[in-house]
Amino acid sequence: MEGSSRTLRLYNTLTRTIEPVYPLERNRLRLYACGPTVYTYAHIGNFRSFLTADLIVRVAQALGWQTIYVCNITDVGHLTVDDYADATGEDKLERALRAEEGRRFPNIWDLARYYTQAFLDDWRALKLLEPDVRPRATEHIRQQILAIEQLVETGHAYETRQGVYFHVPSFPDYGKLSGNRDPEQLAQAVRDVVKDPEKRDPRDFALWKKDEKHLMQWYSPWGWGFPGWHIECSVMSMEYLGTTFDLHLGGEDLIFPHHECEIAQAESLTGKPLARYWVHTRFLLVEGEKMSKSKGNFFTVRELILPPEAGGQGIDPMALRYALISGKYREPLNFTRKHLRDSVRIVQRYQEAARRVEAALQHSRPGPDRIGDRLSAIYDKTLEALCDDLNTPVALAAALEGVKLILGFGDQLNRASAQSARHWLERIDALLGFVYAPERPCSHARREKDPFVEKVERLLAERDAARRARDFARADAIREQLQQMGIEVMDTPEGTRWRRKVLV
Ligand SMILES: Nc1ncnc2c1ncn2[C@@H]1O[C@H](COP(=O)(O)OP(=O)(O)OP(=O)(O)O)[C@@H](O)[C@H]1O
Ligand SMILES: [Zn+2]
Repeated sequence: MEGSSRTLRLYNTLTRTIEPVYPLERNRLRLYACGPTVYTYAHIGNFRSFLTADLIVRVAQALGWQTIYVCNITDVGHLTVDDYADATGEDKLERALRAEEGRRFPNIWDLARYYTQAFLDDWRALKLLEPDVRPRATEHIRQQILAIEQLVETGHAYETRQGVYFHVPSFPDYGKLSGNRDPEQLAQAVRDVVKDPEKRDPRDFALWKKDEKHLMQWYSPWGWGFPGWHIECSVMSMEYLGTTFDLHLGGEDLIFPHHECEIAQAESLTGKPLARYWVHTRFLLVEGEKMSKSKGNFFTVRELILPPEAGGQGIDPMALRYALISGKYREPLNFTRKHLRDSVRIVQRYQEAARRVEAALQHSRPGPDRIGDRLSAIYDKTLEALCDDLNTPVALAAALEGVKLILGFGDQLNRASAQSARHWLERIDALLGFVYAPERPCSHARREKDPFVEKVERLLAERDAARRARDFARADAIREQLQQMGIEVMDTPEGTRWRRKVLV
């Protein structure tokens, strides 16, 4: 088993220290990442958080562990003011539906379905690994109701005319994750927003909201209504991973209230710790501010990666992936155009190395492997950096040395060295995920082949034909057309190559 003597070390928000991760079950890591609320397109900040989970799964697999990875879809609209434990405000899905004014979606279910699919498209485009389970909140309402009933029966929750609340004083450990322990402060956090005078404690948060007008509603022992946001994750994580599992992940804004409330509910139900390690990704920032759907200062994956003719910026999705993992997950990352441009260039070097390796394998030049040992040491260094609390800057710098080594051979790679180089590129790709384009690239148009790529390939074939017929005016015109589409054409001894130009 490769590298099994290594230990993955991660910062645990619960203990506020970097700890070695020992899975509860030997060599099998069970993890849950809080998924998106599907009321609009996810932005690249959201994906920064999902990429942390993705890298952890990849590292775990490189260590020879099995993984059971769950990432949910929040398709019940939770409320707009969710910085508070007991959220209020407008339902995010309902607000999005109203804003559409019936142009695209006839009802709230269609809206949630559409953005769920859009999210999955983006996920695949950035080559995130598929979770083993992707539970949807709307498909687990019964389990949520049962959990709430049990909390009421055991005195951890109570009903009012407006809903059912978790009673915070019934769980003395409330605050252990976020450090928010001071009751005065916690009360302050909800004072302005809570409208239910029957709540027993200002810190109490909703498990069920009674609402006969809510567009998504279910029948419960407390009448028509819908569940609170926090209960869905407690219930779905335990359903698929057991009452105690290894890692629970999310962005830093989820520490409080979401994860704090998840712990209170789950641990009151089972008397056991919910997750052993809590891992939080710091924000992706734009001009120093959190990139956020609600602030509107965001980039979606699709607007960056779609071709210019479809209104996008034509960025290679693998370069976007690179940009998003290039900062340490535990430090805020400022997203800039320069940063993206640099990532495009680096990923192009990987792609160039992969092309040269494939060309060398065609030529079968004889000779001993002159590169394998050095690449293997570089792989170990890369994995070691990732094991060190996902130190991606160090890991990426190490891996780049390997690319330089391959490129340094120019056209002189012999077959044995090329085989080692290909093996290395594949292992680095398994670890970091940006070397090769996804096998099933997402077209965002529900087709297997990206229509833009199809068009580029057709034009290149026409250009080749024109050149063969010595119709250089036509060949130049096609090159010009490709250029306007953001495509750079390179004529090399191995044939015509193309790449997307950076348009930012
Ligand atoms: N700027 C960001 N950088 C990193 N992670 C983020 C960022 N914004 C949200 N996240 C994380 O993305 C995941 C999905 O979040 P969700 O869909 O609930 O977004 P949100 O927080 O509702 O949207 P908003 O961006 O308006 O705050 C969560 O783990 C959340 O913490
Ligand atoms: Zn969650």
